[in-house]
Amino acid sequence: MEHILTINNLTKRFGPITAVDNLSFTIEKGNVYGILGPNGSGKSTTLGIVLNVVNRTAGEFSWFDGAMDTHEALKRVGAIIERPNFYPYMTAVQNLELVCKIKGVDTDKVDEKLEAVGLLDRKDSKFRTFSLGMKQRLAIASALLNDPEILILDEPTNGLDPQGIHQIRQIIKEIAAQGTTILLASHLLDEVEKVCTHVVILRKGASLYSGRVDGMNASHGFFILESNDMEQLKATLESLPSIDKIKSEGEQLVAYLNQPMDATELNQLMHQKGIVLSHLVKRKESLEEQFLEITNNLN
Ligand SMILES: Nc1ncnc2c1ncn2[C@@H]1O[C@H](COP(=O)(O)OP(=O)(O)OP(=O)(O)O)[C@@H](O)[C@H]1O
Repeated sequence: MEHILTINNLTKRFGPITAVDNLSFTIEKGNVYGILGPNGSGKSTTLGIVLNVVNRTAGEFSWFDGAMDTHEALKRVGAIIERPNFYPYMTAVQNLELVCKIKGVDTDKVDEKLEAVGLLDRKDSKFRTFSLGMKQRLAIASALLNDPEILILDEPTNGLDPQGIHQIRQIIKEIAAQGTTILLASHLLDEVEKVCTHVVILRKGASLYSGRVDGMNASHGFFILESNDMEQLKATLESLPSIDKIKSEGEQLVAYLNQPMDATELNQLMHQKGIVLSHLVKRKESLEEQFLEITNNLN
């Protein structure tokens, strides 16, 4: 497996604030990675470090299995980490041609990249006439001009209307489908769920979950239970190896599973132990509930 980026025990402190806290993860070729976390959780700082615009306090990162130094490696990376400065009175094509000159790449890819972001028919329009969504799409085209192996985007849909958001997400998926690895930072679970294959969830700079997006949803669910004898019910649940943890919620108990079990099976088991259930419901957390659970747990 080819590693595009490996981060080991990365830490960044700004005075008393630990923005990135002993963070480790690996980016493999061909996947779409999301760094997901609330505002201030260290997403932008992490991207800044690997793009050499923020100095790290401790830890390491290496691009392309350490095959080249960071300066060389970054020539194979396309990144948008802040709103790019295009010239308002120049057209889309003129702006991208200028970027080519600055980056030292051929201008023959300009039309192809405008096409990739759906702006070819607006190539001769001045930048100042573009909507926010079009400006963001032009930024993506600009980041693609050097045919990067990985495209890095910080909050790519921030401030856009629903249609603009949809267009950007579609474009990201199309770029990924052509084999470009993607790393994006987002505070939107929904965005990561829709666009990414892998996720690193950050809270206060530390990773709470790192793995496949569908792996986040691997929970086996939970039961909501009530009985005339809640003490006995609790004790019995505690003795079951398939129950992970139990919470009291008002009059009811919530029992989380660590392996598959359906409500009939649990009902039979309880019946055998002489417990009569007056309420039994099985539920599975939505991804959103699981995300909130993961990010709130360490409060
Ligand atoms: N230059 C800086 N000086 C001091 N503190 C900083 C600096 N840059 C970031 N921080 C702090 O580091 C923490 C992480 O910030 P960062 O911008 O990386 O988070 P984020 O997850 O990208 O959030 P947001 O989406 O709001 O940008 C925050 O507490 C922030 O205030």
